[in-house]
Amino acid sequence: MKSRKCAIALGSNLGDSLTILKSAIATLNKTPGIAVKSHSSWYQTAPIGPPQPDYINACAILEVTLEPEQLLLALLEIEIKFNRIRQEKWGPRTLDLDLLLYDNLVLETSTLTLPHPRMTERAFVLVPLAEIAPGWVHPVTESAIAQLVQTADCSGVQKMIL
Ligand SMILES: Nc1ncnc2c1ncn2[C@@H]1O[C@H](COP(=O)(O)O)[C@@H](O)[C@H]1O
Ligand SMILES: Nc1nc2c(c(=O)[nH]1)N=C(COP(=O)(O)OP(=O)(O)O)CN2
Repeated sequence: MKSRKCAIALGSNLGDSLTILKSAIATLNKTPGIAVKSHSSWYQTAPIGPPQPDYINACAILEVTLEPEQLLLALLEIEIKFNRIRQEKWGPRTLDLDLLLYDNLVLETSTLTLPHPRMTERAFVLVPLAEIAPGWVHPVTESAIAQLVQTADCSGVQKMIL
């Protein structure tokens, strides 16, 4: 299969989040059909949803030779490997991997929506994504990520100094 460019979001707010996120990037890069081309800085972000600890969030650009559903399955398997347990909606988690963009594909199935339906309203996604892919045009809004981030409230998103 021809290789495709994708963007994913990573998040964690349970356990040793920074170590988990770095290991998840390494695991992604070792997964057949996935090459990690770049990742953003790490950001400490205020939680959206029920009261819970702050998150660490980041985004990564992948080159994949997997179909969208295969890629989603690979992401879900990596979440499980890092002990992701699904409890309350938007609750704390060791690892969340969301597929944001798969080339310029627009798709809605029972298991996968592309682009990710809530990415345009989330500063914890747009800020790291704008760092690594400012010119990527969101195929539904037809705005570049650099434009979308300007309309987001970024007050809860802080680049981590390590
Ligand atoms: N674009 C998507 N990325 C990740 N997961 C998606 C996407 N579109 C639909 N889904 C479904 O959502 C659940 C995962 O929920 P989370 O709470 O975000 O982990 C997954 O089972 C997908 O089928
Ligand atoms: N700061 C911050 N807040 C959050 C975060 C996150 O990563 N960072 N993820 C959430 C839930 O994401 P989930 O993937 O479960 O929900 P979705 O299906 O709406 O993406 C809920 N709130």
